[in-house]
This record gives sequence, structure tokens and C-alpha cells, in this order.
Amino acid sequence: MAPSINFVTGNANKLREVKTILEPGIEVQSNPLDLEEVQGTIEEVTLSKCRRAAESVQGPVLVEDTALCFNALGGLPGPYIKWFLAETGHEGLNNLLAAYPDKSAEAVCTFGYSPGPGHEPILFQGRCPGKIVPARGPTHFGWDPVFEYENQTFAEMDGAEKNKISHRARALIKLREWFEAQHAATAVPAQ
Ligand SMILES: O=P(O)(O)OP(=O)(O)OP(=O)(O)OC[C@H]1O[C@@H](n2cnc3c(O)ncnc32)[C@H](O)[C@@H]1O
Ligand SMILES: [Mg+2]
Repeated sequence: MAPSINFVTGNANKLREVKTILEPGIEVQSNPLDLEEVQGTIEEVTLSKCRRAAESVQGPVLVEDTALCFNALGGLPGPYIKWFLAETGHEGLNNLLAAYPDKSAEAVCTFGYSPGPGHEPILFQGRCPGKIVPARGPTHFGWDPVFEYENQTFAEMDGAEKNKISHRARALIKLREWFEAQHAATAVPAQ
């Protein structure tokens, strides 16, 4: 039987990508709890989110936090990208870099897995380099239209292309390796 994982997220686009990448090897269940997110480094935000999720669910959970880091701004907006995007939009994200020739950025995806409340979460991080450009492509998912990787924005790619190289895919390679090794170690050998 495939191992399963309980992904706590309010973001339907994240859930779709995680399911596409992990299933059928790992079955992804989901829970749309809205978790409070603290300020801090990328890792601190995910650790706190994961501890809260494990407390709320009283069981094993997976959470994820996505950051978008502008190199000219020392890594900001980073884990605060959600609020920058909501308040300034795609054009505003470009304007933030107007004073700098360096438009390079990094998308950072950090998954946190906790076996349950009281356990320290384990982190799996993936990074994808790119640059911030005026919006191109459909506007279904967050900052996808303004993040360009090798001449295409994430929004211009089809799902399969994005899932080959994205920050999320790179983090999930690490998560899958660890999760499958854990499952193999605890599975009862066939008699
Ligand atoms: O419930 P959670 O999992 O926290 O979902 P969220 O939507 O609040 O997500 P985050 O806290 O991680 O905030 C990240 C922001 O970046 C956006 N985002 C996340 N992954 C993205 C991706 O692959 N492409 C474009 N935008 C993305 C997302 O819509 C948010 O605005
Ligand atoms: Mg969030």
C-alpha cells in the first residue's frame, strides 16, 4: 500500500502541484487549516508553521512555505512575498527592483514534516534561480507570471515543465527520498 501524507495548506495550486509530483507513489491527503505564520527566517517560518499544524491536527503533518528572494534586496521579500504580492501586484514587484540593475531572484520552497506534536519537524528545501520580469502568461498562480527561468516565465510553462525544475519539485525530490526510505524501514517484510 502507498504511504500517505497529510499536507496542511490553504493553497489549492500548491496542493495540485504536490499531488502531481508525489502521487501515486505517495498518496497526498490535505487539510486546509489556516495557520498563523510568524516572522523570521525562511526556516523559522516553516518550523513554526509545522509545529502549529501538528498541534492542530494532533498527528503527522506536512506543511510548506514558499519564499521569493530578490538578490538586490538581500533576499527580501523572502517569506513575506505573499503580502508584497497582495499589496503591490506583479507590477509592484518589478518596481521594487527599478533602482537596481540586478533583477536576479531565487524561488525557495521549504517543506516541513512532523510525525506529530512534540516532535521537531524535519525540513526539505528546494531552490530555483530566475529573474523578475514584467508579467507574461496566465495569472492563475501567485508570482508565476513575473518569475522567469531560462527565457520562460513559470506562467508560460505548462504544469509538467514547471514541475521538472521548480523550487517545489526540487524540494519534493528530497522529501520523497526521505519518506520512501522511512516507509521501507518500517514496512513489515513479506513472509
Ligand atoms: O496555506 P499555505 O500553504 O501557507 O499557502 P499560502 O498561499 O499562504 O502560501 P505561502 O504562505 O507559502 O506564501 C507564498 C506566496 O507565494 C505564492 N506562491 C507559492 N508558490 C508559488 C509558485 O510555485 N508560483 C507562484 N506563486 C507561488 C503563494 O500564492 C503566496 O502568495
Ligand atoms: Mg501561508
